Amino acid sequence: MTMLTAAHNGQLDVVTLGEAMAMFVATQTGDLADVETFTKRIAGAELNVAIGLARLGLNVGWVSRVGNDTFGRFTLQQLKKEGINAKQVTVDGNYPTGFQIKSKTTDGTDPSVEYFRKGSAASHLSVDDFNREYFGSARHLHLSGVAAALSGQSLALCHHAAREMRAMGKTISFDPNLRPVLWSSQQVMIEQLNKLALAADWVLPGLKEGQILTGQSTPEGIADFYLERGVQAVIIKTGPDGAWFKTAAGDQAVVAAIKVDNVVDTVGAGDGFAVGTLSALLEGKTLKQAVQRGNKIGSLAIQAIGDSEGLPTRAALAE
Ligand SMILES: O=C(O)C(=O)C[C@H](O)[C@H](O)CO
Repeated sequence: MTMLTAAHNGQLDVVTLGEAMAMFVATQTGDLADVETFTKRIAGAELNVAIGLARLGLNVGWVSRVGNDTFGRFTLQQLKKEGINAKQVTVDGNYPTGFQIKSKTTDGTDPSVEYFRKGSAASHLSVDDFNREYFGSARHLHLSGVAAALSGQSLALCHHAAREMRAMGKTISFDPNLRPVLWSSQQVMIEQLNKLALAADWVLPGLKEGQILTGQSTPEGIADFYLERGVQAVIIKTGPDGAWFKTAAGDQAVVAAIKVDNVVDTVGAGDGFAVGTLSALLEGKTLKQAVQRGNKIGSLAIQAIGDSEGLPTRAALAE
């Protein structure tokens, strides 16, 4: 089994980059305009993955910019609490930390989310935030389509990081995490995200995302689109059914989901899935075992209101 960096000796297991937002989750159902009370949490797809991996004991670096404001301080506190390496998080004096508000649902449907993130500190991430020594100290780079969607310069950082990490022989995972409202057009989103996906070893789209990105309708068609262009494994999340994967060697399997009776909030399921799958792959587990862990952590993520609070510690996962 490949050992993870338990000793935190300056080496990272995983590095990722993205935006943190303060998140206000409605405590009542209905139109957000009518809601009077909210619970404060932290959000951000790549940060959720960083939190989940850190809880499992991996040494994780998260690269970002936050504003010199309350939400920026909140983010830094969360990073400290979770034991995430924040050496490459810059406090930007010019731009604010973003935030979002999220509705409450009780029927298992997706809540609605409203962003206040335009022009945020994190949207000013750029190639200048790529510290070669820092990134190079990690074994693995995890990217998602959210950081890519923040701005042209954040997108350039994602491409640069992928190119450089690949040249350094590191493994790369990519979760498309489509956020159409953040892109100038669907065509640009598809082009750019496919370019990032093709720089990765492991690609983890949801079924609908894969259909949009590849124009293929079936999981196999989506997987083949990426595998024929050099990706090593494509793992497709099929919602309540679980996931399906195919590798470049042609291995494929369906991995059934874990049934959840009490869905509290569906947001964060994909990040939980990425945490399980990536942590297991980096420990040297088989892809099937990794996807089983992905399903398990995805199912835990949807049983809490926050996007990361359902993510388990190593001990909780073992239970
Ligand atoms: O929605 C976004 O853009 C976020 O990054 C916030 C959330 O935490 C994310 O949706 C969960 O994947």
